[in-house]
Amino acid sequence: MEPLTIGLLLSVVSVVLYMLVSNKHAPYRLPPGPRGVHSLRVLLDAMLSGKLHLEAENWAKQYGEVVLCKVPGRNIVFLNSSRAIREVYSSKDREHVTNDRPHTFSGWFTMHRYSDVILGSPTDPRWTKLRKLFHSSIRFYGDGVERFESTVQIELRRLTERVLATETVTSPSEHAQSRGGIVERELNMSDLTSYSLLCVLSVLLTGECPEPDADVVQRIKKFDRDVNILFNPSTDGMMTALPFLRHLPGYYRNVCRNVERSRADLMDTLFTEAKQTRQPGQPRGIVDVLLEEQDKAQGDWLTDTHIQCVIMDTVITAYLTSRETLLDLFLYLQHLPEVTRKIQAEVDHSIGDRMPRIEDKSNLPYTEAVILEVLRHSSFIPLGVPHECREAIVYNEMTIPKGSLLFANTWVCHQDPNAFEDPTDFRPERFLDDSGRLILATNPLRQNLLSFGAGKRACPGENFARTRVFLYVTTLLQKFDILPPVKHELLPLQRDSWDSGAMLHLKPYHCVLRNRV
Ligand code: HEM
Repeated sequence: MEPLTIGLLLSVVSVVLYMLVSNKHAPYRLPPGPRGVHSLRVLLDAMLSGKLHLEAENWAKQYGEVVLCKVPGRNIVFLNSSRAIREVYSSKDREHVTNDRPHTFSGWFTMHRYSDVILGSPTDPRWTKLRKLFHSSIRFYGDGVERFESTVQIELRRLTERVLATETVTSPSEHAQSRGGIVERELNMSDLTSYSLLCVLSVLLTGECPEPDADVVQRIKKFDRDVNILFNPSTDGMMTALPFLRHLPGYYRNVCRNVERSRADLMDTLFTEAKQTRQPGQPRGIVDVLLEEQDKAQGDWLTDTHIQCVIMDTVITAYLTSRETLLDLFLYLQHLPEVTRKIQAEVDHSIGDRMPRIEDKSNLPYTEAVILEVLRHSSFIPLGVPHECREAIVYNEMTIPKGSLLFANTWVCHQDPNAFEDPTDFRPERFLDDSGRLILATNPLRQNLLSFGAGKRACPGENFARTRVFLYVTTLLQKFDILPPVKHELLPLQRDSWDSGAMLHLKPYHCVLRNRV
């Protein structure tokens, strides 16, 4: 054979071989989704109104399980089924590239260039250590630890006393009335819950329970409010795209200045004071535990900035999320008195008059199921916390391009009739088996519930959060009926009417707490 023919043949074979091999990585189609200028405008409107989750719901209906929205310089991908979220975030061949966080203005600005756990990146070697430290500091007071239980119990006793004393604290003619010998009072549930959770948070962090007018209470509330504004996807999205806005007079500069100020005030109280007054070897709370770790690390990696960022993470996660879960739950109970009665029946039967304890959880499966159903039905973190895809991945014959922003659309997944029968119904029983026991976390139905995320970045505070909510609900329902307000408006259960910020939240509301007889 002629050398030229041999050369040609070899070239053809090489090309064919290359095509065969490279076919494995052939560029599959992009996920479907809105394209063009119009969709860009819709996306911008949705972000500005803080209702991105509602637009993402429309797109899920239109385009299906995975939706890609193209914006200049960025692909935004919505994962609209539990299967897609699990496969993308936690399957062995994808998890190493899908668990980064995107670089956002709020993380850069608030968390000192992503020096925290929530917004930091696994590519930073210090992040893994920081995450481990966060886990161990939660365990310091965490689930099952007596100290955590007694901290919450002490606060719950105080909370109960505050409720019982309300008639003398507020104007009796306005808020307290006696009907047929049964004492009931109409209370601002949002204030009541906020202060109580702040007390627990403060004890966890510093070992001290503050008075309602203490500096630390006001400072945490202010930090919470300011951060919630900056972390709102619309503000954050705008600042990420146009970071110079922080220097121009106007709304965005004020938002940044407020966050800066409230962060400094918070750190004065929670960090600097703790550092000055601590006794090494005798940790009073999480801040001291972190400072002890800093001593051990001997300047190696754990800086003051890291500790301050972990404190901010704890404030954001341990206060905001639990408050929302409790307020959502108490609102559902006002609408669904039969659910209240069933929880009370369980409490009366298994606990009686003594203080509820963590170990009671296993004997109150219905109450546990109600907490799960509230998380499912409300989906108050509707798009999870965004991830970023470090490399292109293939899912279901679709390519999710490198650098895509990933949103776990639990707002849609939790209403998927293929995952949850009659999803719009509030039905805690779906999480119980035929014998009335709570189905295991490994049960396929529970696997569809993704309120705490999935994979490597899944929430490390799940047990902590659910346990605390359990103790609050059982203690309050042991003593009180929770009824709709008489003098104020009863908020509707319509989830899409809730306000959005860093997460969806209910407007402040009142309800009636009636002493049980
Ligand atoms: C009902 C209450 C809570 C809900 C619904 C919730 C939900 C979530 C979600 C959706 C994520 C993001 C998961 C992902 O990126 O895939 C997350 C992350 C996180 N949560 Fe929670 N959370 C709650 C309570 C808590 C509590 C009480 C703590 C701590 C005491 C906590 C600590 C964290 C941390 C540190 C992360 C970041 C983990 C990482 O990026 O690696 N959370 N949470």
